[in-house]
Amino acid sequence: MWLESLRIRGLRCLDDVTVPLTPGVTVFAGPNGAGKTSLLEAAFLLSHGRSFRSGAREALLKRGADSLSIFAELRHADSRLRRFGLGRQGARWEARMDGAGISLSELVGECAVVCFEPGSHALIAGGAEERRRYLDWGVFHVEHDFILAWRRYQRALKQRNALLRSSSTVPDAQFLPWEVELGAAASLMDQQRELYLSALRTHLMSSIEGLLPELGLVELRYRRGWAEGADLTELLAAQRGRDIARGHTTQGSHRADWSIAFDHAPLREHLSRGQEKLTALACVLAQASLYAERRGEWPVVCLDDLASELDKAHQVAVVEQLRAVGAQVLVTGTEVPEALMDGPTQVFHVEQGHLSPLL
Ligand SMILES: Nc1ncnc2c1ncn2[C@@H]1O[C@H](COP(=O)(O)OP(=O)(O)OP(=O)(O)O)[C@@H](O)[C@H]1O
Repeated sequence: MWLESLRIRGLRCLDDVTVPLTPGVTVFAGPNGAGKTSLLEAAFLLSHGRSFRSGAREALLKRGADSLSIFAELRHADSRLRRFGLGRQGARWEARMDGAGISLSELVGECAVVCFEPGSHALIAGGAEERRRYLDWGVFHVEHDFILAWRRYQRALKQRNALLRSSSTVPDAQFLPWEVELGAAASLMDQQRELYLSALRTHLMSSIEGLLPELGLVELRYRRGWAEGADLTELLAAQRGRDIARGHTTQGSHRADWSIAFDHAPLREHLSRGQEKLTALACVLAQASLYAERRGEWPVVCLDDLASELDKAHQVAVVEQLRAVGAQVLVTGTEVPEALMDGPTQVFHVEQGHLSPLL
């Protein structure tokens, strides 16, 4: 799939910007603080319903503005054209597809954008939440009923946590239905997450082979969030007292995590900062490649600040691989990366939130 155009209003320093796009590689070049990353952020928002940058959602709104909107024309590989709109008015988000209102999850399900950016190494070196988000985004796009189990789980978790924090004594019978529900939804989520990671392994091996061959074979380890072999519903009932003392549910799918181990770097601490970044990039590319295998088209791939994140050889390797599969690639940099000089590339100059085409 590729974005044919993006129109962004009221996002950070982008007041009202229209970007016509072509299927191959596009570079947004310009000085620091020009608004380049914000352009990628807009594309990513359509596909995730959140930014890849940490911080309050309010910071996305242009200072002084009370709304933001993103319109996109997206062409699928089978040549269908979809028109999307995502808007935020006050604290409310609204999504549209071809003129009709849709839910945020329907929008996210239709539009696939993956992004490698300076914060991506958190996927390897950061906390479990980032890895769970990555995993769930991937599962959501290949297993359509994952969202149903995920919603059931979130609802039951909220209810159980509210009971745990209740000031009055709550009888056990009130906990039980939520613990049964948590156990049932967690078991569905767990199966789908595990299947996804085992399918991802082949894609990860091939992207690691291209980017980090020196690290040897790669292994993906999954932890589901509660003891192996135990029944979650029984476990929750048994540790209710402890959870009341802590004020939240301490085991379950919301504590799941995964990690990567290499033959020649069995612990994360064995990786250099650059190797962490390359591993994170390999994960992003593997996810895109698995998406392409299952859905028949590559997601849009964003590479933020490519030249300062990767050495030239790795920049070339990534861009050539993405060109070869025909993915749309959106790259940012203070200059056009040398690695992109050779192939066909659309270039925009970005300055103070304004865009002008260069090539
Ligand atoms: N809510 C906001 N309202 C208005 N301007 C904002 C807001 N949030 C950020 N900005 C400004 O918008 C610009 C956004 O920068 P962005 O990160 O997109 O730039 P960039 O071109 O990627 O920069 P760099 O090369 O330094 O990474 C910055 O100048 C920043 O100060």
